[in-house]
Amino acid sequence: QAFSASHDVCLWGRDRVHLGEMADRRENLRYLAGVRLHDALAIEPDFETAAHRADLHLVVTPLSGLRDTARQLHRLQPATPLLWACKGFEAGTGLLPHEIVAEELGKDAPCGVLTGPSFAAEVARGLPAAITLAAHDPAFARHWIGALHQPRLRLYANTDLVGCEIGGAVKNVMAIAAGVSDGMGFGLNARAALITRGLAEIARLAQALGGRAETLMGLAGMGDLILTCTGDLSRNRRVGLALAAGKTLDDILRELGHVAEGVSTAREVVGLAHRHAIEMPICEAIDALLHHGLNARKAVELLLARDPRDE
Ligand SMILES: NC(=O)c1ccc[n+]([C@@H]2O[C@H](COP(=O)([O-])OP(=O)(O)OC[C@H]3O[C@@H](n4cnc5c(N)ncnc54)[C@H](O)[C@@H]3O)[C@@H](O)[C@H]2O)c1
Ligand SMILES: O=P(O)(O)OC[C@H](O)CO
Repeated sequence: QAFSASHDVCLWGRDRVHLGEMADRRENLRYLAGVRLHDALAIEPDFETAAHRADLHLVVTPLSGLRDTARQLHRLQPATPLLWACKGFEAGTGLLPHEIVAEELGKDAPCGVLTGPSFAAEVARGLPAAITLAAHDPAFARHWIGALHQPRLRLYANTDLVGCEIGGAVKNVMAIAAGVSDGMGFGLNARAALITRGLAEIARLAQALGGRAETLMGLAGMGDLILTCTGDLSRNRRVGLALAAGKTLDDILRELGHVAEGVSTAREVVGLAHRHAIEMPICEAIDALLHHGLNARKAVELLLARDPRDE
């Protein structure tokens, strides 16, 4: 009941049993235990009914579900605006979320991304947060900010989708790195260095792909990077902590029970960095650790052994 009911919100999910349990208990025990669902939240197990009811579609699946969900929504309601909260690069294609949506809906579709520092567990409890709504069309961003902005969930507009989405994607890889560093006891100085050099890597990639450097100084860049690298609510950071403790990735992901987008994003970021000849040593070390058998200590040693360079 943290927020006032200024909108009728209808929640659809693919697991009917889970939806039924939420409707009965008015609580999402699996993902948000302890938070009472707002009385005005309708729970709808039928996808078509939910899609037809809405003036705005908001997709909050893992990134791997965005393409299919956007396609189905567009087939049913082609004119309904779409927002998404998914962060990452599509596995295999290396596409950002807005590029996936453009392929499915066309490049002039009314759409945008919600991103920035926002642990769901805190937002759901009504704790204050500030995030970014980025869309190519500034009038679209202003309109939906007007509808969604609240004192406890402040929305800021941006038109730099590339910068905002790269910030949201690559911070997850950096959070795994920060978890590894903290888990190995390297201390606060090392973590501050990782965050700062991580931001430099993120900005290099964003600029190479057409994003603006200043976007990375804002909520979708530095804001989300700081949150995810330092906050133990982060699933990506927890993956790093568990790797440092010697667990295998398969075991970690099984126990986590949630998506940790940095795991697949690391592979795509390294591919993009190679294609664009950009140095991204932290992402390369994390990709090698996650996907190529490098152990955590060796990954950190490789980063520390790099030649000196200008900042
Ligand atoms: N949890 C957060 O604090 C948070 C905050 C901001 C952004 N995000 C981003 O939002 C996205 C979702 O994160 P989450 O925390 O909700 O993940 P989660 O793993 O906790 O939950 C994902 C939900 O999506 C469902 N799902 C998975 N694949 C699906 C598909 N193909 N079609 C339909 N439903 C599917 C799952 O059943 C589950 O209910 C991620 O990209 C994440 O980076 C998460
Ligand atoms: O739990 P994480 O690491 O997926 O982070 C969640 C959000 O992206 C934080 O803004």
